[in-house]
Amino acid sequence: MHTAAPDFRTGYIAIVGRPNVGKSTLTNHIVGAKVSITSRKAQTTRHRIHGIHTTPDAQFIFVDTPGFQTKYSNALNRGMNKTVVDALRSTDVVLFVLDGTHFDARDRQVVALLPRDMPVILVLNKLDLIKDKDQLLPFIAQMSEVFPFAAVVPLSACDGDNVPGLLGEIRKHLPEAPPMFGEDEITDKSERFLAAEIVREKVFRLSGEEVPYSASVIIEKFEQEGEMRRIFAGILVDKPNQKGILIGHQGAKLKEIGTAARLDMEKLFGGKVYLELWVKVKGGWADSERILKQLGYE
Ligand SMILES: Nc1nc2c(ncn2[C@@H]2O[C@H](COP(=O)(O)OP(=O)(O)OP(=O)(O)O)[C@@H](O)[C@H]2O)c(=O)[nH]1
Repeated sequence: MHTAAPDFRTGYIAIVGRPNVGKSTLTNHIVGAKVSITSRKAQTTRHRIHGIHTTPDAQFIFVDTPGFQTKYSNALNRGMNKTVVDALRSTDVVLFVLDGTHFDARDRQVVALLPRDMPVILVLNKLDLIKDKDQLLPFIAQMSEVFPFAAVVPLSACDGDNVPGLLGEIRKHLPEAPPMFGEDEITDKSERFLAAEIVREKVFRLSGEEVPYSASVIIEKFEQEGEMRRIFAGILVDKPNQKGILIGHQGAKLKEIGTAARLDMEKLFGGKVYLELWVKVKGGWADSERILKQLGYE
């Protein structure tokens, strides 16, 4: 860890926005390809850390806000949204991302959840797709009527255009504090853990509202031979109908989940991955000590 400058700033940042506006692309651009980065220290805080970006004068800690759902508003998601709102409150800055100058009902639902007593920066992403840049100013004026944003930053997460401008804007709102994490702490979760997280993420992302957030993933076997990894993972669900949904017609859904997870793993681990998935209905999972152990609740 380097010696911190006297005006060094460190803080937590949450990124919110409806699906497809480019939240993942933006985070990945800033923090690199690493996902679900959690150190021992991070587990003692209330945040799940997605990635960390450290510069000579600041440390930006991006936290996960899983389940910021606007697509469905059933009771489960209302519960999730409350958790998310609480998580937002305990960060230092919130980034609210829009797809260029598009602002529709789904974006408005996210705005309704934004905390009003902390800095929220409006990010207008996909700047490269905005042909007529003249529409930016009137749009920004219009958005400032919708919410008291601390700043508005147009950028392109894809090519990185004006991402440094965003970091400068975020830094203004971070508290003066030495870095919390050293570079060496950034990936102290095992590949086994990361593999389970990736499968879990694909299950949520690709299976829709029928499979609730209680689905969990266990890695039965993780073998490595040179650069090749062989991973056998089980997805545990509550009900038989959820098992059916996850498997899909002739196994199509499970295949889709497996392919998406495998591609992410290959990118993250930097080598070929053979991934085998199976789905199992939990038999009242609290009664199985073995399962609890594998889930890490020892
Ligand atoms: N042209 C352009 N496309 C972008 C930009 N940023 C993201 N995209 C594309 O927009 C799509 C959605 O990006 P994601 O980063 O997956 O969006 P997201 O908000 O994380 O979506 P969810 O994870 O579903 O909530 C992808 O196809 C990206 O390649 C950008 O700056 N310019």
